[in-house]
Amino acid sequence: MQRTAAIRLSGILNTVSKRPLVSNIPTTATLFHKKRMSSFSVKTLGAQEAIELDKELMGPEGGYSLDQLMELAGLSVANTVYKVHPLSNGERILVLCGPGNNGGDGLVAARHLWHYGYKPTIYFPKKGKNEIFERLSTQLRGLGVPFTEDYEAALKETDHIVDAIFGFSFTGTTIRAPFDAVITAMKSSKAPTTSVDVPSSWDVENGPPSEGPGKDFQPENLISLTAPKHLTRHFKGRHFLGGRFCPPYLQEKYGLDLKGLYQGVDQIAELPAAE
Ligand SMILES: NC(=O)C1=CN([C@@H]2O[C@H](COP(=O)(O)OP(=O)(O)OC[C@H]3O[C@@H](n4cnc5c(N)ncnc54)[C@H](O)[C@@H]3O)[C@@H](O)[C@H]2O)[C@@H](O)CC1
Ligand SMILES: [K+]
Repeated sequence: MQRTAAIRLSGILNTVSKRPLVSNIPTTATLFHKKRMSSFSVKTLGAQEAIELDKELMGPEGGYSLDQLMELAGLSVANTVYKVHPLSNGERILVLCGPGNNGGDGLVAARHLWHYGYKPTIYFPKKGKNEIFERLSTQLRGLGVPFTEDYEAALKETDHIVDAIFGFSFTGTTIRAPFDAVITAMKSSKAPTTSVDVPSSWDVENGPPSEGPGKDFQPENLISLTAPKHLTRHFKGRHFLGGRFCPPYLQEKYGLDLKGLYQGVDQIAELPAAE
């Protein structure tokens, strides 16, 4: 079976409930945009493609640093939380961070969320090797953001969860400690969850596991970064795309066509559920 399922954006004008994508005045530009959006599709990527695209962005031709990409990814995550969980829904946000760059996105998001008026708490048991994680942690400590070791208590006392445990480099069917227990606890929490790039424990290509801690884990929201991965075909909640930095030559190389998707200064775009 070909693994390039596309997420059709037909009907997106109806599915974006909070804000119309176009103004009510039917100018030529808005009519063009309307036509464009009604036939829009975003290709999904496999695990290897996602890893390669990431490398190319940070390679000699891409020219990005990890700091830059993580900053933009984390900003997209924070903006998604702001959209799905406005401050009036409760200001306590628990950010569960894994040992890789997905965890780094969570740390960046926590800092932006603090500046938006939320009260983030971090659970970050294993720091990544890159010194960026230490710097991001220092920035958070400077804001007085707490780092907890008791994720079970924190899960009971939060209004929203950001799942930044694993991203597109998650492999295998067994989850190593301590994240196996964290995923079990996150799944049973009453607080709604926004997953970063990948619902943690899901296979990047095949989606939710049929057994283990991640069985039946369906977060309420997902923010895919740069491009949705194949797993999004199994995702049932609100789905956003962020990471507004992919240059046209890389979009073309990976079969992505993101032209016209992001509106104005938005860092995220809501996508309809996969067909
Ligand atoms: N191109 C993009 O769009 C960008 C991607 N970023 C983020 O980077 C993520 C990918 O980051 P990484 O490649 O660092 O990896 P991940 O953050 O996906 O996770 C890798 C870590 O998880 C561990 N791990 C993998 N499988 C495991 C298992 N079964 N049990 C326990 N631990 C396991 C690995 O040992 C490694 O420490 C993306 O998903 C995204 O969130 C951003 O930071 C930058 C921009
Ligand atoms: K995640």
